[in-house]
Amino acid sequence: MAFRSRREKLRLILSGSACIHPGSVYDAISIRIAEDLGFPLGMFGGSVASLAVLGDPDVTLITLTELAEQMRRMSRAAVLPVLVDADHGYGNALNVRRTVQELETAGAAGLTIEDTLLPAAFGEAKTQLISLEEGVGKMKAALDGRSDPSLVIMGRTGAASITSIEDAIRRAQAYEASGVDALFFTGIKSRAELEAVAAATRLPIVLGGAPEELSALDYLASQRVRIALQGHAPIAAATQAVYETQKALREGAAPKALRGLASSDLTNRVVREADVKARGADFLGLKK
Ligand SMILES: O=C([O-])CC(=O)C(=O)O
Ligand SMILES: [Mg+2]
Repeated sequence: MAFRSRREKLRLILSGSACIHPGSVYDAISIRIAEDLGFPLGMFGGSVASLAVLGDPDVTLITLTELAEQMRRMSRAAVLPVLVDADHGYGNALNVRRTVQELETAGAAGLTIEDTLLPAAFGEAKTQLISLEEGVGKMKAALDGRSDPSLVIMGRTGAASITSIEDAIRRAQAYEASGVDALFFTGIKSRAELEAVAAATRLPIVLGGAPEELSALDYLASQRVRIALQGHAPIAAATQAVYETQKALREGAAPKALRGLASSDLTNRVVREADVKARGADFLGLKK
């Protein structure tokens, strides 16, 4: 299986004793940069998928086909293992099963299925949760959809910030019992909450965003947190850079006067120029 070694690397992170920060990735360039900088894992968030593919906010307008295609582009561009935020699995449990098949084929190392009701329900400004029973059905369908057993499937709950920490624990225990490989929590606000979650469960924990109190990696590792997300600053930085550059040009700046552009060294590294040159020599009769 071509992607197995990527998945084994993610499994090693989960079975290890350290907590790591993944690099936020969303396209071929960002994954290559994250890989070159030595990140052990890429995180492909649903929010950045929506931004990169549609230029939209995170309101579940992106389709499974679009998400999987973007993942496929990243899988081609780099070998860095990627954890994909597969949102609610793009429908009911049957859609979840299909989502797992598509993301597995696209080369994801792992994916999360969450228990929020998406897209947002009519007339509801606040995020809702699906029932625990429906959540468990989604986890079971996700596991059933996997054909490479090394693909990592995580159960994700947003209950901590929607209902209560007790509900988050109840859901996490049920997802754990369904056989998922790890538990992903959003909305955990304090050490006391994390400690309650860690004491009540056994699987490796992933934290999607956390307050200052939950930022020390050693402490997080002691509570079985193996992956701690840090948001998606790279795409925000890229947006700012494109804005500044287009604004300067629009206002008449000369291209040579622009600041903050990638050097040719960096661009050459990102496009794997040396490899392309070597292939030109090998296959096109060009000079090395
Ligand atoms: O998974 C993450 O990185 C957090 C999240 O839900 C998103 O960005 O859509
Ligand atoms: Mg998301």
